Amino acid sequence: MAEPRRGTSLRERLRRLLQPRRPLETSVDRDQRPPGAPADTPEMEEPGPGTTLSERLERLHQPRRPLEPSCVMAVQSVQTSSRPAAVHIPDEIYAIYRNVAGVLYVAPKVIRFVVSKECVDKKNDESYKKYMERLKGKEFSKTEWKRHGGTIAEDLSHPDDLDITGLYALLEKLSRLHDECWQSVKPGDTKCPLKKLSRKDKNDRPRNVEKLFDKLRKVKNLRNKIMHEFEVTLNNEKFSDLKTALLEFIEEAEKVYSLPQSEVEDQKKNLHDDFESLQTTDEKSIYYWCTRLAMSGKLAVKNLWKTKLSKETLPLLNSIVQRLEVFHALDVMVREGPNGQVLPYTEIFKAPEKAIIVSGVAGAGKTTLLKNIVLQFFELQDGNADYLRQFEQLILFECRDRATETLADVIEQHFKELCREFEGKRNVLDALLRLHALFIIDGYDEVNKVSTNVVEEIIKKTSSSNCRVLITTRPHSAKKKLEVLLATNDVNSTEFEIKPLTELEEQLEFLERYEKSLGIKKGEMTESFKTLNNDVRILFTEPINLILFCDMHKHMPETISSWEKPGDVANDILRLYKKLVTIKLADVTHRECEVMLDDLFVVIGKAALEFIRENTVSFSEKELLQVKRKCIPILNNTVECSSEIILSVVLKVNRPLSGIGETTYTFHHKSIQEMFAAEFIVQRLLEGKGTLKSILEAEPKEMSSLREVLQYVVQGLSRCRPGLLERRWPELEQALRDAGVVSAADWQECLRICPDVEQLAKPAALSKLKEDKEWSVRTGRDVALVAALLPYAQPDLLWVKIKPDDPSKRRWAELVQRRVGDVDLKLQNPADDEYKSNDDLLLPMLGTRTFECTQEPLSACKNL
Ligand SMILES: Nc1ncnc2c1ncn2[C@@H]1O[C@H](COP(=O)(O)OP(=O)(O)OP(=O)(O)O)[C@@H](O)[C@H]1O
Repeated sequence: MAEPRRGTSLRERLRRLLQPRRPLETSVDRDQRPPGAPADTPEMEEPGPGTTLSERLERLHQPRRPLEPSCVMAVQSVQTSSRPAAVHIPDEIYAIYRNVAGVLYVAPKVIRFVVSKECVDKKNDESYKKYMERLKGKEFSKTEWKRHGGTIAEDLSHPDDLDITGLYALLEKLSRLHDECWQSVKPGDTKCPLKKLSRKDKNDRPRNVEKLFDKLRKVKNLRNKIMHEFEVTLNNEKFSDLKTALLEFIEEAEKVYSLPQSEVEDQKKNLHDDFESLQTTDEKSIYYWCTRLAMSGKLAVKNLWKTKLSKETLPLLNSIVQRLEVFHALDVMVREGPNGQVLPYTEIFKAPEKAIIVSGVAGAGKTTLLKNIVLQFFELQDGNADYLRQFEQLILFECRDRATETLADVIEQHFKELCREFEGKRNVLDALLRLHALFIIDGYDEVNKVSTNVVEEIIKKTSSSNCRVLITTRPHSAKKKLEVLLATNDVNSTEFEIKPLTELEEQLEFLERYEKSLGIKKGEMTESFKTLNNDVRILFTEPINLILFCDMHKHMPETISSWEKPGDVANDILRLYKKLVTIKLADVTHRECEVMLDDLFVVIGKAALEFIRENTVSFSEKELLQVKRKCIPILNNTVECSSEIILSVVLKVNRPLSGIGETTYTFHHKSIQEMFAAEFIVQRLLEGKGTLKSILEAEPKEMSSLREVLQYVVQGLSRCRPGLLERRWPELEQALRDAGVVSAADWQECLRICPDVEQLAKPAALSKLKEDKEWSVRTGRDVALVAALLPYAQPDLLWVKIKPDDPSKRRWAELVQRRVGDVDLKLQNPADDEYKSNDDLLLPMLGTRTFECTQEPLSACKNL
């Protein structure tokens, strides 16, 4: 096969590539063509505008029928060191293969050789961590290792699985440590633990590794360009550039480590042989599959997810929005440390750990964040998602999935075409593990019997690879299980929590996007939101609630002004569902349907509860049928209509994209399913039938799934029958504890959802005091929380640093009245109103003598 002509423009080469090819055309066929004659039809399709090079190459690969196993075998068996056997592979693919195998296979081999020279003092079976500890003369704590070891696993003792990036980091750490080691030894001191590694270079001068790293950086930069910029991936010249860079690296290593000439020559010869062996593609080689992935994998995944994720149908609005248009860039908090540093979500991958956990309460926006990351990954060329540039491939798996049984199935869903080939699934997975792939696992709290195996497989298989894992979960018991799973596979992780949208401006900004996207008159919905009292507004700190606000604004705008407490809102959400079902029923009957609706909601709520108990959020056709059956008698006695009508309002249909496989059903959101389940329990408690245990019918291990449901139950009872809540509290408290509500943070989360429930405030206050004797208040939400806790516990110190307009005045007055002891108050006045009087905040403090008050920018508060 002819080498691509130098100077041929990329466009021309593409033209050549895009020509329809005859299957298994031989080089002889091609060689017999008159010089300059076009390969096939002279008329060539212009690449469409906006098509990327990889897309065009993918198209090139598309018409190729999947190779039958026998065909692959045939190709392999005739393949020798000369090229004709693999004749159907165009030049560009050879170029990609050589470049990819060069950076994934040859270069790491050379760098490993140099690392071994730097590590001559390390015992063979000693882990790098132990070795570094030995040199340092002390053990590293987990956090210290994070700083020193970065991505290097604690028990790693051989760098065989590390790629260029990992090897670069390792060599850098080791050489720095060795320098420190030498520097810490005073002249004449014989205690240096480095016995074999010489500080002197070939010229007997103190070694200088700067040049060595310059050469290595050249190799690393080439790797990054080859793996990320498709034009570079198929550039033939990069292959020889890589060889030159590696030769220079070996030569520099010769100087630094005083290597004997023979060893250097051997290395150079090995390098030369390896590059020679790559002159022919080996379809059996894993690098061939890496090539295939580099060529077409990304596009296949893009096509899969773009269709599925780029639009979102909103729960009750029946409107479709473009996901990227309405996306509100959330912030996250690093879980570690007392006050959790706040970062934009795009910084999560700066953490060195392999696994990144993103946690957040129900509806905090975890799934949406992931979906946006997936979409952004494919829009990289716009330069708006540079934080994803480090990844070459992306796999998404949803833990709610009950049909996908193995990781190989997940791979097949992503790379259908490639997996059709002989041993495709296995080869693609092996190839992925060699690349920098990002495995995204959504909703670990929703993991079920089937998906748990897939997740375990992902964690196990990626643990010693160059891939990273991003996992979302609600922040409770499931998270502990996840941490155990990661620890047992020696995968280090870090957690980020989605920061709630506590500020009014953030909430308005969020709503404005939806206002625009839904075609609502500018300012109409946001103005309505501004009328909420601060007490109710603190409920809207999670995106799901803001979305439900949009629902309310559309269907029941009149009710918004009647909300006084957060509990009023949840009640109205269920009322809204009933209203929408009633509208649907009005098409088929004129009869009064209030009672019938209640009965139907009991059936649906019971089903919702049963599914949640088993951690099921998507139901099969068969499971739905069982629910329908229970609805039919209720409907038949009253109206001639199908249960379909009701369920179509309450449930969302998820049809498989491919058209193959089962259709599944879900509630519009897991939180809504939980509200339905809670309503069922509340109704049962109101009827006074049975103990809470008998209503829940949950096995101890199922209780953790019911946590949020129980919170809604408490909220519901406190709203409609506080006396009954009081009587049933011991049962409810026990159930909450069984569901894993134990820490102060757990109780506080309950209290956020049910702010006026005194029963919750007591355990929340006591557990908080036990954990911390100094409390801080930073947001309006914190003011409400601490006001609720103070009757039951008083901290030694109470720090308050708030924006004056943030807290609800009622909650602030409660906090002031209930505090026994000092309060250190800092008011952060807005920049444009430094001398804001803040009378409404200061007034309740009159007469209290324990307030230390300053305003920022600094000016004394009024004399209290
Ligand atoms: N960053 C965001 N920008 C715009 N809309 C968002 C954002 N985050 C969430 N939403 C909206 O809120 C809804 C709920 O969010 P999402 O399902 O992502 O929450 P979650 O944390 O995954 O919830 P759960 O734990 O209950 O599964 C989404 O369907 C979406 O409409």
